[in-house]
Parts: sequence; C-alpha cells; structure tokens
Amino acid sequence: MINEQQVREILNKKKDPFLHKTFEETNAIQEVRVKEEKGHVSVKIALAKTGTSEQLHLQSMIVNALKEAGAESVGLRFTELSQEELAKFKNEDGASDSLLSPVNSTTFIAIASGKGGVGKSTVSVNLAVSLARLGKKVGLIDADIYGFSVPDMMGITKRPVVRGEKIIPVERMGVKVISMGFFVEDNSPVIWRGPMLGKMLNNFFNDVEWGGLDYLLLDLPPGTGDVALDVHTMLPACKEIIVTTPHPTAAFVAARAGAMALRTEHEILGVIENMSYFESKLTGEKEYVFGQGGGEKLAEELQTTLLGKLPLRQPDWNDDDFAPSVYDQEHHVGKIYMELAQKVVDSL
Ligand SMILES: Nc1ncnc2c1ncn2[C@@H]1O[C@H](COP(=O)(O)OP(=O)(O)OP(=O)(O)O)[C@@H](O)[C@H]1O
Repeated sequence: MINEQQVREILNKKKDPFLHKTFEETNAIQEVRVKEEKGHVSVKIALAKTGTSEQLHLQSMIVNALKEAGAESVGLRFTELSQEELAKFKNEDGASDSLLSPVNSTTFIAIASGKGGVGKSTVSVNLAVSLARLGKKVGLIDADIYGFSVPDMMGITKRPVVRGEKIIPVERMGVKVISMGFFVEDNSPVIWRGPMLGKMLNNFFNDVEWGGLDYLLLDLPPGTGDVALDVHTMLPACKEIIVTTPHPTAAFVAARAGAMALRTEHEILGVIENMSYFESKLTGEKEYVFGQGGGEKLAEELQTTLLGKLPLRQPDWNDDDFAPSVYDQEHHVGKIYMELAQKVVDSL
C-alpha cells in the first residue's frame, strides 16, 4: 500500500498545466490523506485555473499514477491558487501579457507529422481558416522554422509591423499569422541554430501581440526534433493533431511523433489522414493511390480517433485573392475542413 510520502513524491513531479511549473514549485499540494486499511488516498490540489479540460486530463493522470503505485481508490479535489500566489509566478517569468501567462485561456493545438510532405502545413492552414470561419479567434504560428511555408500557402504579402515592443501579426482570412518567413529576406536560409530555435519560439509567444485568442495552432516541423521538443516543454497543456497519409510507412513514422506527444503527456485530439484517395470528377470513382488504412491504424495505435480523411485535390485558385493552399468554404475539401474544425471545437 502507498504511504503519504510516496503520494507526495508522485504529485510533486506533476506540473500545473497553466503555470508550467511542478506542483512542488507552485506549492500546489494542499492536503494528502491516506487510509491504509482501505487503500484510499485523498488529495487536494491548487491549480492556476480549474474547470478546464486540462484539469480533467491531469485528474486522470494523477488517479492512474496513484493507482499504479498501489492506491485502491483515489479522491481528488481541486481548488485555485490565490491571486497573490499567482502574481508571484507572473512576476517571475515576466510573461503576464504573453500567451504563456497562466491567466490566458487560449487552447494550443500543435499539428505534427512523422514524415515531411504529408500535408501538415496544408492541414494547419486550412484548419486555422476553418476555425476562423466558425467565428473563433485564431492564431497560427508557422513553427516549421527552417521549412516555413505558411505565408506563401496563404498568399501573404504583407509583413508584421512593430508597435512599441510588440510585433503585430499579419491577419489573413481571419487568422493571425506569424512565421519565420516574415523575418528572412528573399527566401534566404535561416541562420538560427539549436537553442536559438527555442528562443525564437519563445519570442513568438511573448513578443507578439496576439490579443485574445480561442485557438493558437502551431505548424510543427516534421519529425521529433528540437522545435517539437521545445513546444512540449513550453506548452505542457498543448493538444496535438497528427497528420499522416494512408501509406503504411508514413503512418509508421507518424506513430513516433504521436508516441512523443503521449510521453510528454500532450493530449492527442486525433489523427487526420491526408491524400486518402483520388476521386474522379468524371465517374466519382475513388482510387486509393497511397493505399488504405494508415490513418485508422495510427489512430488505433495512439488510442485516439480518426478525425477525418482528406482526398487528393488542389484548391480552386483565385487570381484576385491568391492563397494557393486554402480551400474555399464551398469547395468539396473546404467542407470537409469545416467538419474537421467543428469536431475539434466539440472535442474540447
Ligand atoms: N490533399 C491534398 N491534395 C493535393 N495536394 C496536397 C494535399 N495536401 C497537401 N498537398 C500538397 O502536397 C505538398 C506538401 O504539402 P505540405 O507542405 O502541406 O506538407 P508538409 O507535411 O507540411 O511538408 P513539410 O513537412 O515539408 O513542411 C504541397 O505541395 C501541397 O500543396
């Protein structure tokens, strides 16, 4: 049977999803009671915010961890840290106005993939635009720092302006966008290396005037490299969507990105299968060009849902308002994106 000290050791390592600090640092554990004869553990924990989906997620993680360590049953109560306690942390990291501030209610969604070229950026852009079409306040960070493509995909020609100490993101199709592409001239290669990438990301969170956002989407670089890890560290409460094609190799590699999300306790909202099939405009017949089943298999493996399947089809291009990768709301694929966006909203 588990004892009080073991309970505290387990809890101390867990993190407040909004303060990004351990319970030990935030002094979150307000009460621990262990009834050894019944194997019952009851704890009271103070968080920066309660009543959130992050709290629910944390709740099941704590219950599982305590049961694994020997508790028969677990009673969990949550309360909120006082304003004075919260103020301490805000002052400490100077991030009170930033997206990383504990009082911020933005939902972060990272779009990840294992392999490059599966359509992760296309999905990020269209999901962001579709959420905006649903009336949500949406931001998009093109965190694919070396392989940025969002500005071109959305046909963005403007550049952000600096007001005081803040960068004002470019707004396009109802989405506030920031990309490394805005800060390099003439498509020249990016000079930031290793640890600078994390710094750059941090600037995107702290120095950009996002205003109130409902959702901030992050188009991650493919694979499980530095930036993906930085996002995991900076945004422990981040949700993830994994993009794959139906091809077994793509799905197999995507599983690694998913496994990383699970290990860092990011909640996976689901899998999107892109380039699922080609549908003939003449006969309506579907051809499964890259095979079948990759999305289902990946979702099963990651114990999540397959949010949807997108066919192979380019958007209709409009020369007057050129955004080569954005589907119109009435386009066949645009409608699928609207359904996906609604599913994302509902799942949160
Ligand atoms: N459903 C689709 N139908 C047709 N073309 C698509 C589809 N999805 C993506 N594409 C095209 O595939 C190419 C790769 O897409 P995209 O850049 O979104 O992939 P990515 O996974 O973000 O790539 P990278 O990892 O290299 O950044 C682009 O030219 C894009 O227009």
